[in-house]
Amino acid sequence: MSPESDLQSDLQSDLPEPERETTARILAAEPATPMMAQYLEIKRQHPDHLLFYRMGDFYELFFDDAAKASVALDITLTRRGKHDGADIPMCGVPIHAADAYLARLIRQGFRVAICEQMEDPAEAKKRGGKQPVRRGVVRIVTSGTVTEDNLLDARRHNFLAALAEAAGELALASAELSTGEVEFQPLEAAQVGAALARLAPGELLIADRLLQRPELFEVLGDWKAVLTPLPGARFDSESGRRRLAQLYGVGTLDGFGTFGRAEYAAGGALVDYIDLTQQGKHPKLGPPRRLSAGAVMEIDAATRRNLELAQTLSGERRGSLLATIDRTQTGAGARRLAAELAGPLTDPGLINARLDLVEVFVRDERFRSDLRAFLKECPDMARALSRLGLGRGGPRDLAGLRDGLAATARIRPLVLARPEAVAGSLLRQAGVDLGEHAVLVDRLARALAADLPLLARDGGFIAAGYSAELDEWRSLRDESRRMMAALQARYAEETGVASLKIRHNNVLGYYIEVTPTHASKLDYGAGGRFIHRQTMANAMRFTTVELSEIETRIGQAGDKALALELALFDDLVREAVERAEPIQRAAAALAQLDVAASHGELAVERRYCRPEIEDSVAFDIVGGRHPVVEASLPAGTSFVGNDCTLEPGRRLWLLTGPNMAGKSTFLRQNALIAILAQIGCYVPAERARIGIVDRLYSRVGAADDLARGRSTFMVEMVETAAILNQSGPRALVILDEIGRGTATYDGLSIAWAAVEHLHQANRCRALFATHYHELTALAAQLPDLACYTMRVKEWQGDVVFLHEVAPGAADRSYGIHVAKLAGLPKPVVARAEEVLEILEQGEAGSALTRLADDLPLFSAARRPTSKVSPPPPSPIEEAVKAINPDELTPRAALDLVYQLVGLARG
Ligand SMILES: Nc1ncnc2c1ncn2[C@@H]1O[C@H](COP(=O)(O)OP(=O)(O)OP(=O)(O)O)[C@@H](O)[C@H]1O
Repeated sequence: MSPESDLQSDLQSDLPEPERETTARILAAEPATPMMAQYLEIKRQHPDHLLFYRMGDFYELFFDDAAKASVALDITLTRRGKHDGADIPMCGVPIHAADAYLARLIRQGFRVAICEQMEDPAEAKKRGGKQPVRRGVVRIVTSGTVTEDNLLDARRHNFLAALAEAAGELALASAELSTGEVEFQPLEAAQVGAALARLAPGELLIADRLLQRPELFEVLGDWKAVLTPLPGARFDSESGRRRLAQLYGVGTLDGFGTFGRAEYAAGGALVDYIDLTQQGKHPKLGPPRRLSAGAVMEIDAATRRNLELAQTLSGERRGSLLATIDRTQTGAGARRLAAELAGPLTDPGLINARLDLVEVFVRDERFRSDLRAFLKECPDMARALSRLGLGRGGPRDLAGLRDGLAATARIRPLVLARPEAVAGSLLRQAGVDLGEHAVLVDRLARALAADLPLLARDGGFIAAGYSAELDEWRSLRDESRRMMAALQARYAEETGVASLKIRHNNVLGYYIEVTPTHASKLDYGAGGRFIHRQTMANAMRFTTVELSEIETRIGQAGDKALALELALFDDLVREAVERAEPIQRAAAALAQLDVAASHGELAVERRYCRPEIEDSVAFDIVGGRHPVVEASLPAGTSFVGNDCTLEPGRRLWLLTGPNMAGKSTFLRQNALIAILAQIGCYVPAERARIGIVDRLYSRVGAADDLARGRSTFMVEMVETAAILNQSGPRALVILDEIGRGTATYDGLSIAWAAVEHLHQANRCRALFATHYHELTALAAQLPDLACYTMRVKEWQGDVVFLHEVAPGAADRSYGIHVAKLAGLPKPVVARAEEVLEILEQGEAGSALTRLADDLPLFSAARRPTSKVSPPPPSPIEEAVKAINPDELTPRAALDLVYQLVGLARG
């Protein structure tokens, strides 16, 4: 099976092909009850989704949906009635806990259709017969379209993306429902990987057809868990264009920019899917922003992994660059920082504008801390607004806007009063964008009560004094309650039953209760005042005409109050949603200020410097440090800063040095400094001058990639090929021990050729760390190659790593020394030293033969059977053997001593 068809079939097993068959069979059978008929009709329209079918206080799932959900959620699978002669499998989740179950299903890649009761059961009864309550799907929950706080990570974006092809072009469209941001990006096939890695979408819509494209197979394999394949018809560029024009209420989209057909196709599919899943309700989507080719630094998925940008190699956020630099105070700020880190800019003007903003916060500690204190109190307005826009918000979301906009009003004058807030600055723009929301804030402040329920339908969230009519209904309701209390006192007195109580339950409503012994004191015979309702073992229950009248008044007043509250809620929501754009702008400005203040805080705390950004190929770092390694060094140890200047004559650095000396750290820190600089953040260095990097590559030789099931050396070579094929003069390439995953000479030859190619063909800035000291010979031939080494000191037989980078080449690797530090058994270390000495002395071939002949572990066993003749006796031995002591005169003996000494001295 070809890899492509593998992916196809994998994905299709996600698609409910077999399920469709079962569903078809179930659907074809005659339903036993009207309710089942209704269920099957709705399920027919949602074969690809788990159907959450609302029944009272539960969402019920049936048939295959039930079987799958019960396994996925670890809940009991039961039965309910029969269909086509067989039991109907069923499971259910209670409404109040539905979000938690939904979250688990979404995380496991399911898509769930929520089917609600669309009328009161009483209305269904009125229609007569056995009519079930009217139901309909109100929403389809998928990983890319969730908006609930408890289904989302507050500090991470959740992008819905669509990849489309039209007229031979590719494009990626993405939307973040919570902020309404929409982005289009035209792409080449080779850029798809980097573009997806930047967005890391929660869900990726893709036309069936694109799954067959061999050049996309590899990249799409990485995103398999979030792929939603759709029929090609949904990606039609012409209907996409129409859909988008309709969405934005314009005749043509030209006012937003010039888009290609692939962008229309991707954008159209996105809007279509939002329509489908939200069942026509739309969050407020902003106009599409076009990310033109080259607007962000291209960083492919392997480089992101390798540099541990957003997560470490083990998949955790802690220990990543993002976690190390994040000092934001709000969820929106954290999301923006993550998005900015994922896509460093390439326009020096934009980068410098961001740096100017950060500098304001670096210089003025008071401003920074004041602003951060305000931000800390800011609720997540963007997400609250999107829920309100989708009809899913509650009173607390309105309160979120009230508090967020109130904080905005406090921050705005601080920002606009700054001398740095000059025209054209981001600071000024942020101040303007924070906007003026006094009317809405005032209205919300007056309207909302102090304690708010989660759901509007619970009522009680409108403050007293806001609506005279509501106050009236409420006082009537409360008054009636007081009347009820008075009635109880009166009845107790009149009947002489002091223990008489007026109580309430859902079945009887209000009733009068006395113990059976006191019942005779109540006049409940024919025509009597008290009307008997119920006899219990230890109580008798009654009602009266008066009681029923007051009850009706309480009920009516309560219903009226709630209905009025809901109408007022709708009004408030409408007012807020009408102001969606200015609120989104304010939320975005707050997020931007949060990010800049976070960078400011970081710069001061960790002594970072402002980088100089230029439109050149300069790379000049003085005293650079690794932000993550530095932050994790134990107290008392300081990080040794190192310079790195890549320029004509030394554009490509060949770095040799012992293991553990800090080569990898040095390589990576320079890549990270470039990234930080281009997101507009200060950098860990004394000075940094950086010419824009348009592509960044970082590779480590023979990194294990078992998850993707490829041989380590194969991975290394695929990745090296990408670098050598794609890097241009503005790229920055970091190669760490490329070639080490194969036989020594093969590896050395590949590394050798790769260095030559980088130098001659790619002509990019590059750092190349290697243990192949032979490569340093290249410096004589390649004018822009310079050799550097990590300095070490030998002291009393030990090696001390200085972590300093210096010109020159390492003479040895000190690998055995590291092995010793790591605790290798002493005899092994001693033997390794011996072997190394022999290897270093002789020509490799003959040295190896000698070594094999002299394997100490086996030598004892081998000696007796050895056919090799013993070495010939030395001249001294021969001379000694020839002596006959009895014949020697004293004079001859003395002569002999002189002769032997002469022999021994050679
Ligand atoms: N500049 C530095 N200042 C202080 N400590 C450093 C510095 N560079 C590296 N280190 C420390 O040395 C350790 C080893 O560094 P690194 O992994 O970069 O070595 P290496 O030369 O790449 O080793 P190998 O060749 O075995 O991969 C780091 O984990 C860090 O603790």
